[in-house]
Amino acid sequence: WRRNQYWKNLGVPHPKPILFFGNFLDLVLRRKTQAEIMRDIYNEFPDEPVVGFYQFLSPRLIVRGQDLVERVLVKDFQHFVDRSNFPQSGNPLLLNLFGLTGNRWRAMRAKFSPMFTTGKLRHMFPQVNEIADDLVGVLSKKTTDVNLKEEISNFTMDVISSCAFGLETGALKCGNSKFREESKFAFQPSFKQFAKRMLLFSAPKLASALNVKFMQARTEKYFGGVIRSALDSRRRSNLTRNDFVQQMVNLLEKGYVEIENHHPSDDYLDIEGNKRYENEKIELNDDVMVGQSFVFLLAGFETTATAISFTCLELALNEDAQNKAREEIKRFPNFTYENIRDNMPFLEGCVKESLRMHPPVGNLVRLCVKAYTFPGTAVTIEPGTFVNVPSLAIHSNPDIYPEPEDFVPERWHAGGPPCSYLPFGDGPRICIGMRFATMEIKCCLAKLLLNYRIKLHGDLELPVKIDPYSFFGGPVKPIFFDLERIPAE
Ligand code: HEM
Repeated sequence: WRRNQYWKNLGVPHPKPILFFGNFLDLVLRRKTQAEIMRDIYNEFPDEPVVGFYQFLSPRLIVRGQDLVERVLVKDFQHFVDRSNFPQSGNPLLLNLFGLTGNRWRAMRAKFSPMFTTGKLRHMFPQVNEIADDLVGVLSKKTTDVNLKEEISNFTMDVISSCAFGLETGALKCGNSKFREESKFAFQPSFKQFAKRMLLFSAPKLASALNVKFMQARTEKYFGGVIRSALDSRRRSNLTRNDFVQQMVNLLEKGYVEIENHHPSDDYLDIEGNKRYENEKIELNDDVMVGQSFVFLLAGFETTATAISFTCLELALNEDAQNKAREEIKRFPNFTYENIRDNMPFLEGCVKESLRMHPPVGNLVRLCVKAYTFPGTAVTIEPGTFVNVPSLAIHSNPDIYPEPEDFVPERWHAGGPPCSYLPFGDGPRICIGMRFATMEIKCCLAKLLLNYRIKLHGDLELPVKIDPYSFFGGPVKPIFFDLERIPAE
């Protein structure tokens, strides 16, 4: 009970918590997603720059003021470098970009960023394009009552495994490959999975003491084995490819990633005499690489499939926008990476608009690592306090996006205020795969629109209800479509 007094004692406005559940009862009862809970709290306190809440027993903050959002994500990033405090010793799988902290994260991010340069993406584009053709072919066999998300998940699985790991999983062509079956198992929205995730994110130390893992042993074993054998076979062959496996093999040959020495902007690491990151090296071994790859797989496959599926839904509901996007794509028969990236602003607007309305990750998290007073407020937080940036709430704020529930691809011609569009986060910890995902999404949609008119099959209750137990904003009920073949001109 004393924990539920935390914000009251600090004089920070907050909604009334319930014993043990804090403000998360609706999540446990599968009534609201975490992003929806954040949105509702955001709307309940329209005049407050910051609002407290309780994630079960853990007191956390929501940043409401747009200037403060920019401070947390970008301008005062050095106070908010981390996003988790999972204990990182003992399990190399946890040494991944998503969970790494401080200078260890910086060093690893610098090593992996070159995998996502324009040159690398251009090189990967033909592979993505070919797999998009496979998707069009698979869909031609069944055009009514199609669960598009299923097929698109096979597409994104083939893309990430081929581009990142040089693996042919055959998810699309074989329908139910082992790879796909294991990924379905990994992402099934069950209560057990959900409860484990909540424990990990709400009480990481307790979760670690109880040996609770983010992924089930079966998932770690299967994907760990696949990634290890991809590394092995690349090392044995003389083949050099421009993919993640190659980058990892090269790093492994060196054997470590050095962590930069003290830098003034990292002073926070030295508070309380904490010198632990100085002159340190992260020893690299296959386990560490499996951890990185695992995150690329997890972060890269379901999110992208959700994003493409929701854009299909919006285009089915907005026929004019669908026609307009198709006409724009038709103007570029030369299907190149550059054309997809630069020359289809309306298609880009459709994707951005869909990600605004249906962000697969509707809530960003940062961990305060150095005491911080929010400018313009009397609120000071101590290291160890979690801060949430409620992206779904910001995306649906009518002051930022007039008529936020409307799908308006044209609104993107004008841009928007800083840090108001956050499907990929923002600042130095922005999604590393953003441009890869955007290329993949646009390529897939362009191919679908050139070949099919996308329509909804039957009635659909709107707005679509998102499953609070799903990893990345998936709908409770599958959405079915009819695809009307467009004859080649
Ligand atoms: C539509 C698809 C995707 C969405 C919506 C998405 C969204 C996000 C978001 C919201 C974050 C947190 C950003 C922040 O805290 O500011 C993130 C981080 C991350 N994403 Fe993505 N992502 C997508 C695709 C991908 C892909 C394809 C990959 C890899 C190939 C990837 C790898 C990562 C990694 C490694 C991080 C952690 C980055 C770090 O902390 O340095 N994501 N993503």
